[in-house]
Amino acid sequence: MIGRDELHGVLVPVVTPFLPSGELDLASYTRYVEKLAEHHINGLIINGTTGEAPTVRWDEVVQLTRATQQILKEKHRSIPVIIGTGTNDTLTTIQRTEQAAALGADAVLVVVPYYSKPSQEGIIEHFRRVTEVGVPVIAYEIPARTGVRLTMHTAKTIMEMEGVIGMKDSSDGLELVTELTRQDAGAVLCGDDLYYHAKLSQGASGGILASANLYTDIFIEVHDLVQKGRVMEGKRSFDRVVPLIRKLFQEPNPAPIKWVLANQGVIASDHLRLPMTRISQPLQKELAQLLTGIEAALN
Ligand SMILES: O=C(O)C1=N[C@H](C(=O)O)C[C@H](O)C1
Repeated sequence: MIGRDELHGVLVPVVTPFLPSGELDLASYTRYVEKLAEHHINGLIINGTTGEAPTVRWDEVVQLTRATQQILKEKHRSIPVIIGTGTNDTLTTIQRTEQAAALGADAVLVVVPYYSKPSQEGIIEHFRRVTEVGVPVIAYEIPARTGVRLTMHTAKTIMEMEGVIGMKDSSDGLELVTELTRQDAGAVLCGDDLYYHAKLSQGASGGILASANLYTDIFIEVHDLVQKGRVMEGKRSFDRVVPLIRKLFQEPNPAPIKWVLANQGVIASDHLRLPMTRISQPLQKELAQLLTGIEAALN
């Protein structure tokens, strides 16, 4: 299990590869995670938004976790394994968190309960109950997806809970990270890829970034430069991937990332489970051109 001090750097939310039939593709997953584990990343997130949590069954989460642990063991890599257990039902979230603990998760990622638009007290109580399981919790604020926004008081209250080691901040702005880090409330990880450099500059200790599935070392370099106070160099480095990030979020995540990974032969297929669909032909063309340009600039 990990603590607040270990929540920094680049944590990669993994995709869940499927065969064209829709079945889990563990062979692709193994190839893909073996490749990711070669980078100096500080965590792998299973069953996040990028992992298509809404359509992945829990027994599949178990298979993905065991496969990940096996790969890391074989490669002698001790990268924290974090499992997304958050749902919009407190009891289900507790049960999944207990199961994640039994699986040996180093921490769990718990999204603010979505869709039902609970009160701030309800959200606080949701997190309080989940922390009672005893596995470290990373709270996940993503108002554009949940339909509810944490007040600063709620965010601070959650961060102060024993058992909460940090927050993934996917809010569309700098207010949350600025205020939480100013008040030394704990580790804040950027979860909104375009804001990565800005949030690091405002005190975030790292990021959980779908786009770090590609050019992982650039995202690591940006983090390291900002941590060393070389903020403008960090920005220049980050600028190289900004056009790519824009394209990766032009259509719903993780469809564009899956297309790139399939196109590069890392995974066998860009299949997504409905209601998610593969990216449009125009975006495929734009991404292919952009990646060729980035490769040329980097070589
Ligand atoms: O899966 C994740 O974790 C992420 N999800 C966000 C989203 O899809 O909204 C984006 C972020 O890069 C990581």
